[in-house]
Amino acid sequence: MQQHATVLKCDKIVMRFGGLIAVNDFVLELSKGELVGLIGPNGAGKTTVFNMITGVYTPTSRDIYFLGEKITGLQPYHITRKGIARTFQNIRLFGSLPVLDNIMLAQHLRLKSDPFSAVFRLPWYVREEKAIYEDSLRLLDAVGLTARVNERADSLPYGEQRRLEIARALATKPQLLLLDEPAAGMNPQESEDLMRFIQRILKDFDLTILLIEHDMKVVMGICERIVVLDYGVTIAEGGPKDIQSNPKVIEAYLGAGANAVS
Ligand SMILES: Nc1ncnc2c1ncn2[C@@H]1O[C@H](COP(=O)(O)OP(=O)(O)OP(=O)(O)O)[C@@H](O)[C@H]1O
Repeated sequence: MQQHATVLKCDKIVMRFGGLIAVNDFVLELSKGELVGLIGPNGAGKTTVFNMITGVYTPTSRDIYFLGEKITGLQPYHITRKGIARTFQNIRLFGSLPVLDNIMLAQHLRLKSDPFSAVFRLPWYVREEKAIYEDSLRLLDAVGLTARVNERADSLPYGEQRRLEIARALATKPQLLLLDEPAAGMNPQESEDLMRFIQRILKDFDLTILLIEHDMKVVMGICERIVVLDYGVTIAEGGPKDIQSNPKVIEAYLGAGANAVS
């Protein structure tokens, strides 16, 4: 396959909800292997950007390109198949199902067999199922959850549920991973572990990652580049040091009554 240095390009995309411009002229280029942070006060438009990239919303104007191909207006499942996966602010696991099943269900998105083959358990379907089972076990091993395969997802400690959710996103074999506040609700030790985990999967799974996160220690600790949104507009972009000392960023956070960027 042709290699593209630019994995994602948002070309001045706009999202309006009635009279509200939630995201205005948003520009972003992600190169292969980058880990970029998207931050901003509450309501700045971060999740709306994720929703546009993943096809939940179609930008009101302009386009999004993934590996050089326009993906604006494609359905979310189609975008997932192309290689973009995400996690959500609130953990969305199948809590009553075992850890393994959560991963296997995500892998079924890639199944080639049709329902007829599944009902009659035709040989190619059985072969595909076996491959998915083995692949799922390998993935759980890679994220350190082998000991948990048969446990109910909702019985796992919080940090492990987050890791399982990320593993489930990885099961769709993405090239671009969007993480929406993965450190939310974590204690300092859990977020420390999460930082190492994100850095590891970036390399091990050959990913490009865009990260929304309110925990500044996490963002400043692992992102090489940070984009700051405020009221739907990009007010700053740069490395952690530049962002922390940028007057516009400090004002946006203090003005919103949040903690200073430190
Ligand atoms: N479906 C929608 N309909 C109308 N307004 C919306 C919709 N989705 C988002 N908005 C508005 O768009 C703006 C940006 O919201 P968004 O959720 O993207 O912000 P955010 O930066 O992710 O905030 P947070 O950090 O609180 O999650 C907000 O004013 C929000 O109320």
